[in-house]
Amino acid sequence: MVDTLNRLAATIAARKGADAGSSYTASLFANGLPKIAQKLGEEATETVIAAMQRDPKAVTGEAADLLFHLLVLLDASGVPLAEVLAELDRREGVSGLDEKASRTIAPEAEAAPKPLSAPAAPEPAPGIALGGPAPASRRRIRRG
Ligand SMILES: N=c1c2ncn([C@@H]3O[C@H](COP(=O)(O)OP(=O)(O)OP(=O)(O)O)[C@@H](O)[C@H]3O)c2ncn1[C@@H]1O[C@H](COP(=O)(O)O)[C@@H](O)[C@H]1O
Repeated sequence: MVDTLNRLAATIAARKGADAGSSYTASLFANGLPKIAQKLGEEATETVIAAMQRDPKAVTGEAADLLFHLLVLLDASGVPLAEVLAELDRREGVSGLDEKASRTIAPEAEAAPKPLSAPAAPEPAPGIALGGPAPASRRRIRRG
């Protein structure tokens, strides 16, 4: 699997500068990153549809299209496939549920008392709701 993806990534890198009239890969690069991203989204949608239609053969074909277009997007984004594979290796053995739970700050940290020197927050005027984003301590920490 990895060998196949590496070979395909190398083919894509070799074809991207080819004549767009004779290479589908080159035509994708010629149309730019937005079009590549759009095609990847279409292939993802087609894969989902095939799965929902309980059509394994169609899923196979659409998943192959999806992987091909993902590799094109990685190249167009300057991200080597090796980096994605290394990220997967790094995650190996880490439960997705545990990792997700670790993204949120523990409730006890949120409830910690404020330092005495902190200036008191002004009282909101009656009937006026405070807007704006949630405090940083309440926001989820996103990866990379
Ligand atoms: N693996 C692939 C591969 N998978 C899918 N595709 C193409 O991806 C396109 C996706 O098909 P769709 O029906 O979704 O899109 P479409 O209807 O053709 O296009 P739209 O008008 O809908 O945008 C088709 O043209 C497929 O042929 C691929 N094109 C190329 N490769 C590899 O890339 C190599 C180089 O190809 P060229 O760059 O074309 O020489 C090939 O030898 C293959 O190894």
